[in-house]
Amino acid sequence: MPDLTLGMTNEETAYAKINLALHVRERRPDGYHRIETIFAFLDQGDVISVEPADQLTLEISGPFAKGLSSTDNLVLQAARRLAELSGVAQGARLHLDKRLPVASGIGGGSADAAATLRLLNRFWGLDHSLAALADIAKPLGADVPACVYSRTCRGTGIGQDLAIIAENELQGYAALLINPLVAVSTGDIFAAWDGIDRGPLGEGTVMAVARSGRNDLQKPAVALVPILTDMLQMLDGSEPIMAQMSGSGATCFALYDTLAAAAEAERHCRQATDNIWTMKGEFR
Ligand SMILES: C[C@](O)(CO)[C@H](O)COP(=O)(O)OP(=O)(O)OC[C@H]1O[C@@H](n2ccc(N)nc2=O)[C@H](O)[C@@H]1O
Ligand SMILES: Nc1ncnc2c1ncn2[C@@H]1O[C@H](COP(=O)(O)OP(=O)(O)OP(=O)(O)O)[C@@H](O)[C@H]1O
Repeated sequence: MPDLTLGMTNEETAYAKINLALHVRERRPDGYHRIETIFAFLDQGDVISVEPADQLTLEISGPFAKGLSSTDNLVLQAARRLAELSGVAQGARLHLDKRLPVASGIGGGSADAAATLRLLNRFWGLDHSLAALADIAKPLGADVPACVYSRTCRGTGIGQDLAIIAENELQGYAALLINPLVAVSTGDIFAAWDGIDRGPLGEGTVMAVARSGRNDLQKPAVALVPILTDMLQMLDGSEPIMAQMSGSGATCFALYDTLAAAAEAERHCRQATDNIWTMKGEFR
């Protein structure tokens, strides 16, 4: 795997996360759930940039900046944690271009925190490996270690025990993301899970595991956000390889053989309704 910490720019993409499958196995005594998931990452997302400064600060712009706090933001939480653990005395003037909808099941804040760790590791001249950054990321959220790698991987435990999958498995495939502009709380959706263990992920290629898999959070999310049924029907109508909800929702995804097919499906969805956010891309 190439070392993502090596790079020259003062910018980093917070890649959108997709759970190609998400099996919830058990509620643990601490309230978290044991899951089995396939994480995959689009080549699109939020963008974080940095300039030299004495203090740590954050400005937010972009289509989903509104309503996000710039003081307890996950970007600053990640920056403070990295500075503290690495004995960094300098600051950083951070900027977040918020392009992904907030609380939408595609990582969002988790991807931002992870991208901040990669960016500042470089900017402050630290030499943490990706594995070390993933470890540092653990307390920031269940999804943050996977977002540090931003590579297709299998996640177990609470989603933080990661096995990286061969890089080329999703090469050439594309995805369309569609969100009904309804924010969904991850904790609420896990709490509404029916407690039934429907079994582990399958074995085989990523595509085979994804196609034979499920998202166990889809049912509780549809109960809370009924318009998700329309989103999934719209995607099914575009004859994708598969369509499903990502994470705790409400973003749904569809997979295609080409980016052109994803673009065609996006046009159809946008003709059908204005009240959606969409993003298409290829896999990293
Ligand atoms: C649904 C997924 O996005 C799938 O990748 C993740 O499991 C959630 O990751 P996340 O948003 O980074 O989650 P966190 O911010 O750590 O947790 C938010 C809340 O979700 C619930 N939570 C999260 C992860 C997990 N394995 N079990 C849980 O029950 C907990 O109630 C927790 O308080
Ligand atoms: N940089 C950030 N971007 C988005 N949300 C943030 C950020 N920093 C803090 N938050 C808070 O985190 C909460 C969860 O948002 P986020 O977008 O990470 O959820 P999500 O898309 O459901 O993620 P996941 O797929 O990991 O469950 C939001 O309600 C928001 O208040």
